[in-house]
Amino acid sequence: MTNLAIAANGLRKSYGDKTVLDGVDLAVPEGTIFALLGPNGAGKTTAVKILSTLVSADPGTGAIHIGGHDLAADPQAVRASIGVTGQFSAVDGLITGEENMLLMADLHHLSQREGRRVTAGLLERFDLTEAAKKPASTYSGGMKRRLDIAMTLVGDPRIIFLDEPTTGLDPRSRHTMWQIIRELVTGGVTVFLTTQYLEEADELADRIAVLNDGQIAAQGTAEELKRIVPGGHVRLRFTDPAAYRSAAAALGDGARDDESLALQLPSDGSQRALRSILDRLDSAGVEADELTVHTPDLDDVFFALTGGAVVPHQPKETAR
Ligand SMILES: Nc1ncnc2c1ncn2[C@@H]1O[C@H](COP(=O)(O)OP(=O)(O)OP(=O)(O)O)[C@@H](O)[C@H]1O
Repeated sequence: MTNLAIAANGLRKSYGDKTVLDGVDLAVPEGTIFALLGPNGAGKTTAVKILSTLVSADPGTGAIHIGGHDLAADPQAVRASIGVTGQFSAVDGLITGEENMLLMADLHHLSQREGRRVTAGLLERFDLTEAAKKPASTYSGGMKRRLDIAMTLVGDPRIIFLDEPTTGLDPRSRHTMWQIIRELVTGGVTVFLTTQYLEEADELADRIAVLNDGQIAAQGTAEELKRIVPGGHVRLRFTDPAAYRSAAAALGDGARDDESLALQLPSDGSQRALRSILDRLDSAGVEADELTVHTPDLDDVFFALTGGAVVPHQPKETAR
C-alpha cells in the first residue's frame, strides 16, 4: 500500500457565517505532486494553513495526518516534517539572501558551521550564489521566490506546501520554478501546491482536486478530469457576415457569436465529423476563413466545475 504524506478527512472551516471549507477530503501519496485548484476565494490558502498547523480546523473535522503524525495530537511533529512557502514571502528584503538563509538555519537550530554549509549548497542549487551578498529587496520576483523555497528547504522537510508558487512570475521564471518543483519530487519530497493556473496543474501534478464552494468538485489525474467534460468543438470563423449567416443556417446546431462572426459546433474532432461539417458548408456554398479544432483541456474542466463564465479559448490545433 502507498503511504499517504497527507490525509485529511472532512476538513471544515468557517469564518463567521461564511463556510470556507465544507467537508474536504484530501489524500496525497508520498513522493507525489498534488495540486489544489480553485478560483479566487475558494479556500485554497485556508486549506494550506490548516494542513500546515497555522490555523485550526473547526470542530467536526475528521482526522488529519501529515507525514504520519496526527495534526491535532502532535502539531509539533507535523511542523518538523513540513515546509511552507506562502503567497506572501518570508523573505526579509532588508538583509541579504545569504543572511535570510542563515537566519532560517538558526531557527532550525543548525550549528553555525552546518548552517553555512546548508546555506551555500542551497544558494548554489537555486542559482543565487552570485546574488547572495546583495539585499533581498534588490532581487527580481523570480529570485525572491527561489530564495523563499531555498529557505523552506533549510530544515530538509519531507512535505512541502507551496501556496501559488508562480503567481506573478514571468514565463521564464515560472518554468524555472516548475523545474525546481519537479526536482524536489525526484528527491522524494511530497509537494502540495495551490494554483489558479490550470496549465501549472496540468504540467506538474500527479493528481488535481478542484475546489469550489468549499467542496471538492472533482479530483483525479489531469487526463481523468479532462474526460469528465463533454468533448471538444470545432470553431469556424468568417469575415463576411453573409457567409457567416449562411453557414449558421446550414449547420444549425452550433453556438453563434454574432460579434466575432464565429460558430462553435460540438464535435469530437474526428476526420468524419470534420468532413461532415465541410460537406455541409460546401452544399451551402460558403467557405470559412478559419477552422480550428478544440479538444477539451483543463480550462474546460475548471469552468464546467466552478460555474465560471466561458472564456475565449486558445485553439489547440489548427485543421485548416
Ligand atoms: N482570517 C479570515 N477571516 C475571515 N475570512 C477569511 C479569513 N481568511 C480567509 N477568509 C475568507 O475565506 C475565503 C477563502 O479564502 P482563501 O484565502 O482560503 O481562498 P483562496 O482560494 O486561497 O483564494 P486566493 O486564490 O484569492 O488566494 C475568502 O472568502 C476569504 O475572504
